[in-house]
Amino acid sequence: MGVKVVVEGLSKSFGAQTIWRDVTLTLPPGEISVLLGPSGTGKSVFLKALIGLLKPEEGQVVIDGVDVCSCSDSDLYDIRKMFGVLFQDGALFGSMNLYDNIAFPLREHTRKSESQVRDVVMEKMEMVGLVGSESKLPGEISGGMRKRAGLARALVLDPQIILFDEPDSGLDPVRTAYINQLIVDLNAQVDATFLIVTHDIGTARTVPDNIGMLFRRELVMYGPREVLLSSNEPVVEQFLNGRTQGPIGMSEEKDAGQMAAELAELGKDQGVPHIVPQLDVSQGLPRRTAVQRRQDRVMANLGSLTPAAQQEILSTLTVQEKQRYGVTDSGVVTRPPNQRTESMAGSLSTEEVAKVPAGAAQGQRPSPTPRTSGAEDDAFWAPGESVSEQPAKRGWFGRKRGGK
Ligand SMILES: Nc1ncnc2c1ncn2[C@@H]1O[C@H](COP(=O)(O)OP(=O)(O)OP(=O)(O)O)[C@@H](O)[C@H]1O
Repeated sequence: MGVKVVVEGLSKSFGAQTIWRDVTLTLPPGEISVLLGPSGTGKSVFLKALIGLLKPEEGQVVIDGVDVCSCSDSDLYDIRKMFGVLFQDGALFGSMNLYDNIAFPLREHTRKSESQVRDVVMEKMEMVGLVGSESKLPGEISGGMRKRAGLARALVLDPQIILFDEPDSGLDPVRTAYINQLIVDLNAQVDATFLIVTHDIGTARTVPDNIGMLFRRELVMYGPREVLLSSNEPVVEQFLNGRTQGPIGMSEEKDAGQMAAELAELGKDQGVPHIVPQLDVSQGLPRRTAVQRRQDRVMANLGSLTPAAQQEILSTLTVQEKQRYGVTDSGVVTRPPNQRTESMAGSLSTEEVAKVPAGAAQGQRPSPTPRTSGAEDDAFWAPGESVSEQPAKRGWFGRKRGGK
C-alpha cells in the first residue's frame, strides 16, 4: 500500500514572490488526489517541494516519519526512491528507445541482471499498453504514447507515491480519457498514493478521491471529491465549470469590484453542478482497495463535511453500504467506523479568499485571517457545519494550526 504524505504549514517563495503559504494537507495512503489551480499558482512547485527538489522556507512534508524539508541527504535519497514521477512531456531521453528509457532507473539504481530488468520493463510496458513498441524512439510516437512510456518508467522502481504533472496536457479528449482510465487502473494494481496536477475539468470530476485547489497563494480547499464538486465557493465553482465569471481572471485573479459585479449578474440560481460518478477500474482488474478505506474514512467524518457533500455521499450508498454504516432512511449514520482520527487539510472560506489582497503577489503577507485558538486543534467539525458557515476554521476535517 502507498504511504501517507503529511504536509504541514508549507510556504514557498522565490525572492519577493510568494508562491503559496501555509499549505496543510494529507494525501491518504493509496488514494488518488488531484491538485487544481489556475496557471502559475505553483502546482508544479508544490510537486517539486514534495520530493525535496525545492526547499520551502517554512513547514514540513512528512513521509514515513521523515521530514523531506529538513532531513539529511541520505534520508532524502531513500525517500526519493519511494516516488515515481510522470513529468509533463514524459521526460524521455530522445536518443534512447522506449525499452532503454524504461529500463534506465533500474540500471541506475538497482543491481538487477539484464534478464530481471527485462522482466520488470516488460511487465510495466504491459501495464501501460505499450508492448510491441520497445524499439521505438520517443520522437516516433504520439504524445499519448510518450506519456504512457513516462508512466511505465515512473513505475519500474515500484514507487509508493506517484506524482503526475499534468498527465493530460497536450492530449485530445479521447487520449485524455484513455490516460485517466489508465491512472485509475494502475491505482487498482499498485495501490500507491497518487497526486495529480491538472487543469482538466473532466479529470478533476472523474478521477480523484480527493481534490485540492490552490488560488491566490493559498490552498483554498482540499477534501473528499464530493465536497469540491458540490461546492458553491465562487473560485471552485468557476474553475470546475470553466466559466469566465468569477474570481479567476486572465491573469489569475480579478479586481474585487469586477468579481462582485459578475457574480451578482450570474445570479444564485446556477445550481450545484451535478456530480458525475467516479471512474471505475476496467473490467478484469481488481477493485481499488483505496475505495473501501476512503469510504470508511469519509463515513467516519461525514458530519464534518458540507451538507451538500453529505447528501451526495449518502445518495450513492448501496443498501449493503447503508447497513454497514448504519444509515437510516432519514440519512442518519448510527454506526460510523471508528476512524475519527484522520486529519486531512486546511481550507479558506469565501470571505478569507476574498480578503487576500492582490499585493500578496509581491510577497506581502495579507492581514491575518481570523483563526480560532490552538485549543481546538485536532477537533472535528460538528455535523451540519460547512466551510462558508465557519470562516475561522480551516478544514472540513478540522485541523487548525494555532498561533499562525
Ligand atoms: N526555480 C524557480 N525560480 C523562480 N521562480 C520559479 C521557479 N520555479 C517556478 N517559479 C515560478 O513559480 C510560479 C509558479 O510556477 P508553477 O510552474 O509551479 O505554476 P503552475 O501552477 O504549475 O502553472 P501551470 O499550470 O501553468 O503549469 C511561476 O510564477 C514561476 O515562474
